[in-house]
Amino acid sequence: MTGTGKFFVGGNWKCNGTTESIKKLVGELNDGKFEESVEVVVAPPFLYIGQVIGSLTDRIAVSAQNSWVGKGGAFTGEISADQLVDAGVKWVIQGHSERRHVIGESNETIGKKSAYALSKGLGVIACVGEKLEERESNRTTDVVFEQLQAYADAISDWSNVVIAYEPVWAIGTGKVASPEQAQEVHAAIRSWLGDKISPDLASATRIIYGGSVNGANCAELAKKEDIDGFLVGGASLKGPEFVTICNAVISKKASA
Ligand SMILES: O=C(CO)COP(=O)(O)O
Repeated sequence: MTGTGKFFVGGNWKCNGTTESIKKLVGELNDGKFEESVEVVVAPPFLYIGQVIGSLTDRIAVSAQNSWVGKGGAFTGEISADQLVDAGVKWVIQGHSERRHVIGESNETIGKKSAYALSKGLGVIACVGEKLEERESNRTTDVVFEQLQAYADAISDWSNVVIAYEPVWAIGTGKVASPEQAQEVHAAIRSWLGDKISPDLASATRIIYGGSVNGANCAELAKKEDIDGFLVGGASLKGPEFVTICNAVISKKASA
């Protein structure tokens, strides 16, 4: 089954870039020829969001990589969802594995952050994914379902949520999940949504894959029926390659 919205591709720039390199990347994206049937989002570091919004084509929406758990105030170093909305940001990534496993964010915090961002009108790219040892001990779906449950405990309206399945062992390693491995987990996520939330939501929600996606492997992944797009790290820093990945929607349509 396929999420009924448009194919969705996000570029997560992580903690990369300078004023100059971002100017070049935005120029490449502005020159890109994107298929009509793909929704494109990029997530620059906070510091460069103003630069990107001021120079990027309206064809591409801007996402943040994180946001604070509630309203702003005395929270040194944080950025609130309200401020993101004020700056023209449309999306926010939550629960990325680097925030879970490097920064130490809990399932509960991630759920709260997501709910608050949604309440302010942001779309949420809700990340889930297992570590290598969890996969090797056959706990992939246990871990992913636990992460999904934490979102479900906090979120009541899922209409603005895209789920990103990003196996930790595939992130930044060059070791992409095979299309079959990704499809298997995407189908499990969709059936979890059907059982726990609603069948309508299961068919409407876009479930995107992230982890070493590049211009060479995107077409085969896109053909899988439950893969509704991608969340791209390293390859999103190269404009022409990112455009190729967005246009993998052509392979999806050809295989449908
Ligand atoms: O973490 C990712 C996107 O959020 C994936 O990163 P890479 O594409 O660099 O593996």
